[in-house]
Amino acid sequence: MQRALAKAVQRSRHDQHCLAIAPFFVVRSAHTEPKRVRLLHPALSDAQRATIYALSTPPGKAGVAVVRVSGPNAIDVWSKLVKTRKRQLPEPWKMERCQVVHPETGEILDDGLAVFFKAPRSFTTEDVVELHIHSGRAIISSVLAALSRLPYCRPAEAGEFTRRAFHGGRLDLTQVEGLKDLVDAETEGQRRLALRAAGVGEIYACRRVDYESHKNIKGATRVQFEQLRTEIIGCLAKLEALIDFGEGEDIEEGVYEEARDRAFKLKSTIQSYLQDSRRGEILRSGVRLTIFGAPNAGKSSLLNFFAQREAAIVTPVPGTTRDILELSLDIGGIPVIVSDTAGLRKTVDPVELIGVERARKAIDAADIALCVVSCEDLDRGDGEDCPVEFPEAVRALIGDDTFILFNKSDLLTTKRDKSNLAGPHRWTTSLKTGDGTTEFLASFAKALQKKWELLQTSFTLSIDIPRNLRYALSDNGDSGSTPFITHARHRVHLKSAVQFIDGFLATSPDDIVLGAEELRYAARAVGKVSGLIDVEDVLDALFKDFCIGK
Ligand SMILES: Nc1nc2c(ncn2[C@@H]2O[C@H](COP(=O)(O)OP(=O)(O)OP(=O)(O)O)[C@@H](O)[C@H]2O)c(=O)[nH]1
Repeated sequence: MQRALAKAVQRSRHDQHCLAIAPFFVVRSAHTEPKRVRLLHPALSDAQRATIYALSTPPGKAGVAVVRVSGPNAIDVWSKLVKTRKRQLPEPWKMERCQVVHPETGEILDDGLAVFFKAPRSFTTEDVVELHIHSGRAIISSVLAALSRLPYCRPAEAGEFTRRAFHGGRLDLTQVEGLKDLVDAETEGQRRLALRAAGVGEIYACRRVDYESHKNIKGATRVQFEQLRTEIIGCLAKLEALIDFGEGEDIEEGVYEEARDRAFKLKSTIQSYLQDSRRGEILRSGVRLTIFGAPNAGKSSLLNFFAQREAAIVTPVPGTTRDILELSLDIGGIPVIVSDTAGLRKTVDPVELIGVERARKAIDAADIALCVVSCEDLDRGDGEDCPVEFPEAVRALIGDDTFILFNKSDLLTTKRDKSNLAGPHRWTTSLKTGDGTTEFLASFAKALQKKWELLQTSFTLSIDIPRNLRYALSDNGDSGSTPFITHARHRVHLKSAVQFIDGFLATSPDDIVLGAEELRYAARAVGKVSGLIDVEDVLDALFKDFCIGK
């Protein structure tokens, strides 16, 4: 048994090792001959790979601009463009005072600093040259124009440096996402979350840290998912041992049951990760606020009020908003994605029907649903104590946690005065006259802040995290107080991992080969989060959001 298990573990480790260090390796099958499945990221030879360059800092007047060059000819770029007092060739990883010159005319373009990162200890894992020059439009264009004169150089595409870092195995997908989130971070919480995913010191670690010890600084998210995958592969190893040596060999009892037991625990762990109320995604991208209500209630007016500009069309015609309009705003210092939706009403108009359907979905997906009710549409009971009757179209969608804004208070008549409408998370305004808007904004922002702080501080994962996964969460000193899932993509893959583990749990012990296959798919699903396998489809979508020079 020991021998069988050791061999199976070795094989599984081999699978894992291949997948972990080089995305282009082969996934071995447990019960067939090892075969090359496909090359996921065919490696390019130096001759095929161009040397790319780009301005890596924002264009315009500033103290310093950084032009980055990466590729097999970076060293040649140095010898053609960089003139130092000491020597022709650079000392790697050392900043040197230099003149940047035109490769053909020798004209001095600027005076600055340059540094050479020798492959593979660079961000892209290729030879990299960084030119730190003065930031001015003319200087930058002259240096970029000089680089364009070199036949092996071409301008980089958006995110191409990071793409090369990914292909070179420097970063996995969770780290690429983390890096993008880090650049986009607007709040302290977002910055911390992104830094954790990207890996502390990841971006420039290559300057100081040995390439081999790179694993010490890899992103915490990556570590978490790798650990999860290792756990699944551990189960798989047990099944493989049974497949290969079960018959005719003296294999101890209970191996299958043990694998089932571990798979069951893993399933509950992943499920508990999934039941996180999207906190990681909310922290990363902001609170999703959906404004809904009957037509003409003042929803678009509210969106414009939040945005402080005419972002949405406002007219007296009911049904003006037909589709969802989404804006990213800062409300009281909190990042919020606000959606204005089509007015809810019974309709036969096919376009309006689609709008209403989308509005319902946006309400379901919202972290906060804010219903705008026109005071005109309220039932006009005469008694002071008359309960508020919401318009029929929205009644079913108002829950205990729905925020309500009674708008058009200027049209309020007699008995049903503002105090009659007051309550927690209920406000009364006239977006037309401005009456009540200051109080509403202050109180609404407070409610938002409360929700946000709750997210930031209450992220102690009360779920049962296995001990070996816990260490991964504590390496930044935040001992498990940070979300596990930060992108919707992670959620999709984890959900399918649960389905595959379920598939394994549903197979009978006689169908062990089938069960192993299910577990292998589960491991692959988790592997997709880090981008170790089958990720071509997500790459383009991800890298196109990067800026040129990153
Ligand atoms: N009297 C009054 N009119 C308002 C107020 N707020 C908005 N309105 C008017 O009500 C009309 C409808 O406003 P919108 O903001 O377009 O309402 P909506 O809920 O987005 O409407 P739909 O697009 O039909 O769903 C416009 O003519 C606004 O000027 C208010 O507080 N008082």
